[in-house]
Amino acid sequence: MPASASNDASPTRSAADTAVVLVNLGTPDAPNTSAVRRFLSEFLHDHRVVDMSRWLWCPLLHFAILPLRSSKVAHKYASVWLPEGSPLAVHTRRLAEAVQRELPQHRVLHAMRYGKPSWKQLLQQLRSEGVKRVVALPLYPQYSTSTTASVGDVLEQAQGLRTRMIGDYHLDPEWIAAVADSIHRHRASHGAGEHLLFSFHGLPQRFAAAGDPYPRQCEASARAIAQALDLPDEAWTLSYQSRFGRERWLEPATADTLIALAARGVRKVDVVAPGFAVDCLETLEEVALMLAEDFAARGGQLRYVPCLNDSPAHAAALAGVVLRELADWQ
Ligand SMILES: C=CC1=C(C)c2cc3[nH]c(cc4nc(cc5[nH]c(cc1n2)c(C)c5CCC(=O)O)C(CCC(=O)O)=C4C)c(C)c3C=C
Ligand SMILES: [Fe+2]
Ligand SMILES: [Fe+2]
Repeated sequence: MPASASNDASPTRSAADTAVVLVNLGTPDAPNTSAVRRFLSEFLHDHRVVDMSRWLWCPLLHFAILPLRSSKVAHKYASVWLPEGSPLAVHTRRLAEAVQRELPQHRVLHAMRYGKPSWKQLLQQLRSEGVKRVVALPLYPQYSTSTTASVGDVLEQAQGLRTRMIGDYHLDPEWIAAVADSIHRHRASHGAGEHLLFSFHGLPQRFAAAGDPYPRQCEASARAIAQALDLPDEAWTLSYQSRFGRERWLEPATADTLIALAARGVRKVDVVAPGFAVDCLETLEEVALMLAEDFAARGGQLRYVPCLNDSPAHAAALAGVVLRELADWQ
């Protein structure tokens, strides 16, 4: 199936020579072992994600990680799978449709860096359709070499297209306001927790030491959102989740932070994940199911604040980010 066949956002083509593409990480096609293995294999072969020598990494990946991890992770996907598919795929498609409604003068599509609809194939297809310019918006509010730069690698290889990539939007005022407002509304309907935890996807510490701006941007996003909510410093904490492998990742870990909060007697914690544009395995299974269960076992209540997903405020914020990039490009 060509990549764009999965793109339902119906474009108004008055600016047919320009395409706007929201690019997310990717996700398996099905919650079963073979589909998860295919996805993990493509993802974990990317040098941007795992930068070890291939002589060391490939045997480890093929003979240990893929055989052992795929079925375990397939069960996790099954626990959050939606009737229409993987949450990340469903929410990304709907978000692209919502941004298309905000930008009727442009053609808005979505693609995945790994899996389908393929980012690489979409670029080839756009060129064959006569598109001249592509603006890529990686759906990572904070820049990281492990995620954003990998989207850029594919874009740089695209021949015969003029391209731009929006590197990050971690302090975009409309995006900050949208996240703050979603927390505010969640607290208004569920009652405010005693503490707000900002949980971001983690990264090996080595990446940060080599200059990856990701942790600084996570800190800046969390601080700006807390400020928008008028929260004093002691009312919120930033932590990192989804550790993979044995090396040291960014700290504190979300799981350890929740244990420490429970030990301090905090009973109601709101958790928000502003590093994820849309809900996915890492937010729905790891945070809203598993960490919530662990926290409940310690006598507490974890209330997960959903990602912005395809909310109108999210679509408007992202459309604004794209329009500013296009205005700069005339
Ligand atoms: C070395 C491994 C990994 C790095 C580095 C990494 C960085 C990173 N990832 C995201 C966002 C997402 N990651 C997701 C899943 C996921 N991530 C890793 C590993 C690394 N991530 C794995 C192995 C997986 C698959 C699940 C698993 O096996 O545990 C997802 C969700 C995908 C989905 O289908 O729902 C997202 C989103 C960021 C933002 C990031 C660096 C900052
Ligand atoms: Fe390999
Ligand atoms: Fe990840």
